Amino acid sequence: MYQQIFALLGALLTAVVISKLFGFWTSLSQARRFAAASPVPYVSVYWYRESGWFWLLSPWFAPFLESLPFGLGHWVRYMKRDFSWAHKGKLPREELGSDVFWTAAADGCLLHVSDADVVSQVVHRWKDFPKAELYYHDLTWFGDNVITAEGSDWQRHRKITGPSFNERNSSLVFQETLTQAKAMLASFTHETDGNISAPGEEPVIDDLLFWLKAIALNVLSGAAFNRHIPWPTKSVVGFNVLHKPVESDSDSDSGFPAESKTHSMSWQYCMNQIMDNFYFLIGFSPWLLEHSPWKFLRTLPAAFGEFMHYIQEMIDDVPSAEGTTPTSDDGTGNSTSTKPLLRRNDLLSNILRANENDLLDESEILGNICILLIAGHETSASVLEIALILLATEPEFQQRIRDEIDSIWAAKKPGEDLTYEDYPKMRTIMALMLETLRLCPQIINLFKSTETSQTLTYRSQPLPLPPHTTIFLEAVSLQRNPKYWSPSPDLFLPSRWLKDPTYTPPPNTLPESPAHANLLCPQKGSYIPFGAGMRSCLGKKFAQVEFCTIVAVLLKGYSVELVDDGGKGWEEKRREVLECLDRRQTIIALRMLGKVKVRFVRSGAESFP
Ligand code: HEM
Repeated sequence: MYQQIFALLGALLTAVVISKLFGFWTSLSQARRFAAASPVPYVSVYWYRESGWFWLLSPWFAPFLESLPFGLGHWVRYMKRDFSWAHKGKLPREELGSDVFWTAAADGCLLHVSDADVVSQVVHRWKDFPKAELYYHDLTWFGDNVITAEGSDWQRHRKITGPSFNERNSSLVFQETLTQAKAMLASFTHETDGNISAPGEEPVIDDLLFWLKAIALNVLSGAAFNRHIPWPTKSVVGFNVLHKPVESDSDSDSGFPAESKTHSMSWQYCMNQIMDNFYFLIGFSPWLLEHSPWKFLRTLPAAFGEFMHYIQEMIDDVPSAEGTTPTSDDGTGNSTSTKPLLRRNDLLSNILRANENDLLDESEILGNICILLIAGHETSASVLEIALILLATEPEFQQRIRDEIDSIWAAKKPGEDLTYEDYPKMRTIMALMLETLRLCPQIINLFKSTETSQTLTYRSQPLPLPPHTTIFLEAVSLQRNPKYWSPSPDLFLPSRWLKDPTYTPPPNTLPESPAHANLLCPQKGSYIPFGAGMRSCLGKKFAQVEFCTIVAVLLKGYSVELVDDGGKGWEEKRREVLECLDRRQTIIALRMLGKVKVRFVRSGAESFP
């Protein structure tokens, strides 16, 4: 009897497997037939390309598949996690001889693009090529927002959020960054007793990204939410970056009213928890997380609760449309008095002011606030981390930046400080940012799609796309494409951006920072670290002002240098660091997996050659 049942189950299972395999093969063959008829080349991939499991697990099993004999696993190189970072565009260029190609899989064909003209067509026809929903869905978790919305919904979100990024806000970004960066530099160059370190004896910074995330969050808190948070420590020496859930060792308050009484975790701790563990947060129920064996997961729901509590406090603190805000509560929920408020220019106030007619509802406002934090935090911190590390490997360019900073200071009267008017003078620093983002973009793909049939033009030929095609605009391949970035597209050469006053931008190019004169204007569509076209980054200028101000403060009288604690010697250390820069993985942005130790050393006491 049991034998018969097992035989029946076995037969059923075999039938299911055969029918699945048949379905898989039929769909794959269909995709291949379509790709073969297209004017661009294709590669067959033998996995459901948009499968989340493959994305999650491929760092572990992709190396195994790749090592299969007779090139059986070669296809994996075209679809493993962060593949375009892994091959930097070389693989398709060398093997397929094309900057546009398909990967054909059982779940359809996906178009990969690293050709500037095609990128331009896609980003400018934003209604024909909306974002590929699958890749943005997770970001709707906080509520509908300007990054994830499409069509007329997106126009509504952008109408309210877009104008809040104005010149007055940029000036606020500059001021907030200046204050924060000075405190950060002080903590990088002082001992715990408050004394300045002896030249050449400055503290080693083990986890640069931690501090850069702290400054990015403080700048966002100040310029986006009017929360001026003091720098968490006077010296990085002995500061345990892992165990600071609540308190700060600063004398002043936390920037949030009575934080220690109303919050059990600090703002930075909550933010780091959410950014580091985003996929656990959205993937598992709070109950499961709270009962998990790992402490970092157990505290995640509480960190998220605290995060939302902070955000609500910030929203409640914004002046009402009448220009007044409640000052105290009589316990009945009614405010006892109101006080007039100065017009604030932080993003949140600008957004709420613009939304007087309730174009966005409360949940959409909340979604946008959260998304500004997510979009502007790690991206800004991470580009600074890479830039500072790259700069530590390039003492000559570092000297050029210091010369620029010195010349800005030379024009100042005694007692004068940097101001927002100095920002356009920071050309060399901007070149550093642009080149860092060219080589190491934080967002390596822009994901687009088609809803109906569309046609693109590639190499003067029509390229038809069926409905529901996914398109990857591949920033790494594009921004290292020799067609646009010769000479030496793979080398870090920030000086490529610095042009002399006779430079006239060629036709079909765009300036990447209009505030700075005589910078290289790349060909339209060939440089997309901030996206391009209608859906390009709203916070681009915010991030640029922040970046330039931080570098201008950090390098005034100081140099960033690599810490050679293994006694390897300069060249060997430099090579090791460049390899470390190469090892990355996308969490939300493309993150470095290792850490590089640096220190900020008084000028003249550097140990690099
Ligand atoms: C170096 C720092 C930054 C980088 C590299 C960066 C990169 C990007 C990219 C590539 C996109 C397009 C995403 C896509 O289409 O898939 C984008 C969009 C966006 N970014 Fe940024 N970003 C940075 C900083 C910021 C900051 C500081 C903010 C806000 C404070 C911000 C807010 C936004 C918003 C709101 C959008 C969506 C725009 C729309 O779809 O209309 N970003 N960013």
